[in-house]
Amino acid sequence: MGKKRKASETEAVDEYPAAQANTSKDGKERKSKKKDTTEKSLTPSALTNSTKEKPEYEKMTIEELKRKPENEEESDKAARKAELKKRKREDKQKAEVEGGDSIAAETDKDKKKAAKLAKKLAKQGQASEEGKRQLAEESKEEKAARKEAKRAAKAKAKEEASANGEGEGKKKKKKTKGTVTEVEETKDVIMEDAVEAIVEDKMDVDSSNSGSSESEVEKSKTPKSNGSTAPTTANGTESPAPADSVAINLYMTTHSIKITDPAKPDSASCDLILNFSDLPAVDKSHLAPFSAYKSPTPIQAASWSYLLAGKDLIGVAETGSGKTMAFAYPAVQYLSKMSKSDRNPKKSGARVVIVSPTRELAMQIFEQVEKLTLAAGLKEAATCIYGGVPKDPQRESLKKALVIVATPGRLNDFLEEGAANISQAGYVVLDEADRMLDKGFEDAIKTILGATPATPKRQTLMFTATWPQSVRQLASTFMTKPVRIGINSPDDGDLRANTRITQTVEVLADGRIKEPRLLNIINAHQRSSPGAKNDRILVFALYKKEAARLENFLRAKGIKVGGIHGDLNQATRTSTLAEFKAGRTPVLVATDVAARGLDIPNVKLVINVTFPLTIEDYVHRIGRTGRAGELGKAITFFTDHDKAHSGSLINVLKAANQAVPDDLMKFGTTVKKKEHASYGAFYKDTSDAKAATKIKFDD
Ligand SMILES: Nc1ncnc2c1ncn2[C@@H]1O[C@H](COP(=O)(O)OP(=O)(O)OP(=O)(O)O)[C@@H](O)[C@H]1O
Repeated sequence: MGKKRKASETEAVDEYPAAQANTSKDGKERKSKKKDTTEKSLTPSALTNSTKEKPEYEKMTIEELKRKPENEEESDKAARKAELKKRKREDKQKAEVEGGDSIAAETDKDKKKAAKLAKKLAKQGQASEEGKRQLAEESKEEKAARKEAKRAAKAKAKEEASANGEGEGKKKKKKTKGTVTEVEETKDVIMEDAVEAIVEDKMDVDSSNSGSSESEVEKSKTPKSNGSTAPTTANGTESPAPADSVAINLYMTTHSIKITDPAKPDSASCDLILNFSDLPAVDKSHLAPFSAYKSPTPIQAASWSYLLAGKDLIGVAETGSGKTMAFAYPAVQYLSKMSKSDRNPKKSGARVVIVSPTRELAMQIFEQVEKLTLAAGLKEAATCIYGGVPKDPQRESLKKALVIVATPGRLNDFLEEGAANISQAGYVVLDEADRMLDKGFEDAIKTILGATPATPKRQTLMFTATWPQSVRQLASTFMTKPVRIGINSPDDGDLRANTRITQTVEVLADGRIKEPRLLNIINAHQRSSPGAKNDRILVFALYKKEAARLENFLRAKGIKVGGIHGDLNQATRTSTLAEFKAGRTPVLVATDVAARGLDIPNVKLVINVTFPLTIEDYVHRIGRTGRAGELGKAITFFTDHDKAHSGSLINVLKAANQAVPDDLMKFGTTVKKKEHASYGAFYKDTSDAKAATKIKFDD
């Protein structure tokens, strides 16, 4: 069947629910936290001496306040305790706002946990081959040198600490084989022990194969400061070292990260930012939007250094893994580093452009970007441009915009009429990049990129959860030597669904039983536990009319349901999505307009009533559940009409360790990898389809 997907048809608008918990950390609150917390020390004698002179509690350190002086009067004790309490409360608030201390503390715990896990995985032979290879490249000789350096540094640190009366835990540096080996505090020794155990395990297994060449060893162990792409902060100071190579190797092992940097093709070293506190920021207050999170997600950890260093990048990571912040944070730092005169939209236009395939997704990205721009003190710096709503307010907002988040159609309209100026936009992102490079959008994207500075003056980023071969060639024409980062993503174009989603495929002999079966599943879920009645359930249909029919059917059966598809006006779509997000309408029937990118909290179940046009869309649809580390469930009806997808679906199920029903196997395992500009490498082969009825794809 010939099905055409139009760029304009995939656009939709709706309101995205506001703000996560951290939005309460407004500028005002941050200001108060930014007060100088430097504590001047009082000598211990000042605490115990005079009972006549009142101690200056506000000048004391927390430690000094904790110490009870001899002969302390009751009134002094109360004042001291009150000051101590106040100070602790302030510190706690500060940590919450700046995401510093609490995140660092969590990170230490995490590191220990990760070390244990890595050791266990390595023993079970489950650690990724890439990580194990890198770890195994550490030669015995180097290991001995490192141990020696560690011992020497420890001894020196101890010596100095006893000489200075200081506690342990400062970083010491010692030259080893012409490189600088960083010796971290006790917590990192635990990490190193775990990594050594992995290396030893590997060497035991692989002893005949342990002779990596000297140069390979040097490369794999080169500390990040050596030839590193680590960014510097705007004020020119060197950024904090993201993490040492041991911690990086360990992280790569446990998170299955593959980084290909054409600038350093033979290098095994890379820069990861494992803690928010290590993230270069023009000002630490810019990190406030991260205060709700414990640590960067793998795609954030892996991509930030490269993006902050100005590299082009292709980031492929599973649905719901935090890709938005991965590209949005460096975008805002890029702006923050500019001089005020360069950051003048009236003079230079917008400096950052982020393009998304749907209106809802554009609005969602805008909300994340706005949190960052506000934290960076850039008021009204971002705007969201999408179709289906009046142009005037958008045209007005473009005059002040440094960041444009847009759907391609409306942005092109504004480019044509001269209302948008992106001629100096040096940071351009294609979110859902494979979709953006699909035929429906290809021309619009070419026009948009053509209006920005030519590469390499432009930094171009592409992010997605699916990266079919069919779009890679086209992508490369827009980029300069992009770094490729794949998280848990094979290089061969095979797809990986989010492994936290339990996928079930129900092969139905007759499509007519879809509706009663759908009702049955929804009822069963809503009755499964007292709270389940309010769980969000997202039902996908392929066509607008089908979505409307399903919505009416469910409503007639007493289900609180809403619908989103192209036949509905913007106002209805907006309110329907808002009701769904708020949980007032727990079931939403949607076409593929809601398949990509939408981040709706608490979607517990996705039901695919009709299989999508491509296997990539399947991965994105089910990716509306199981987000940000949560678990999710997806149920897919599969009928004879969908048999062309059986092979690719079986592969996706197997790759995520999901059960493959025998009935599905009967349809065959062949995957027809056809190159097709509109539908990717998995385009449905129509040559053996029955009658060629022209069907217009609506959303
Ligand atoms: N470091 C982090 N820790 C925890 N949660 C995070 C972190 N970064 C982002 N998130 C949250 O994870 C959720 C998913 O993020 P996001 O929408 O960016 O995912 P995505 O990878 O773009 O997904 P998709 O491929 O479906 O578009 C959001 O709710 C976001 O707030």
